[in-house]
Amino acid sequence: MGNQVILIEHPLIQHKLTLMRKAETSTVKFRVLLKEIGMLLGYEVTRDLPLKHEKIQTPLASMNAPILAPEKKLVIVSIQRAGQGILDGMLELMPSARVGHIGLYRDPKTLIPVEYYFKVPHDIEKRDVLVVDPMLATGNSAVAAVERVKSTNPLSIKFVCLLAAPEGIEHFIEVHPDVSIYTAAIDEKLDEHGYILPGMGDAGDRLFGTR
Ligand SMILES: O=P(O)(O)OC[C@H]1O[C@H](OP(=O)(O)OP(=O)(O)O)[C@H](O)[C@@H]1O
Ligand SMILES: O=c1cc[nH]c(=O)[nH]1
Ligand SMILES: [Mg+2]
Repeated sequence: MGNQVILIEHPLIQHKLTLMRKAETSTVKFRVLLKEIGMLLGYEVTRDLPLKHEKIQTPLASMNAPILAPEKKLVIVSIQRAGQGILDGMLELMPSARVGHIGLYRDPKTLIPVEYYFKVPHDIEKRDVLVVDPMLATGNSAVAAVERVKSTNPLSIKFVCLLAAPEGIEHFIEVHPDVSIYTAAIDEKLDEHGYILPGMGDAGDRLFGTR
């Protein structure tokens, strides 16, 4: 299956992303913006959900009306911690989506992700999955998270982020050519510590006010 990188250039997302990048943006604003963008990304990445028709009765007449076809709701898998921000927005839009969590942090020296938590719905095999994390830097975290989710055999997987570095995209595509990447921006490069440039800094720290 060919890989796809889908750039989401919606003006509302681009505007909010710029506000998030600014160094002076507070934790409170950063959190609100990430949730709003999460909602907008959720709207964009679900464009291809199949519909079926159901006979309904309006106050005036009956009609065949469209409803979502999948019997099983989507699963949104958040890469903790920063993925929580996108998850919150997506859940606002799709309140009955199921949720999985994968806890990962990058070792600051090696940039290798360390897993500390993994929990997904028991019937994930019958569901489509969105793996969400605002940052795709070296790609190590996204690659490991998708590998872990793949081991549970879901119907399909999409990876959704906010900012991607070219290096991370290349790495991800190499390991997971069957998983599409949805991102709102592709930045210039990584710095010597594996941070995205110009980027937005450490998304988890900015979201939760840690350092
Ligand atoms: O592509 P990579 O080089 O793997 O970097 C991206 C990862 O780094 C950040 O998490 P971090 O390790 O800072 O954990 P946190 O969310 O708990 O802060 C981010 O949210 C991604 O998960
Ligand atoms: O720029 C980066 C890279 C990895 N993780 C972040 O939060 N920011
Ligand atoms: Mg972090």
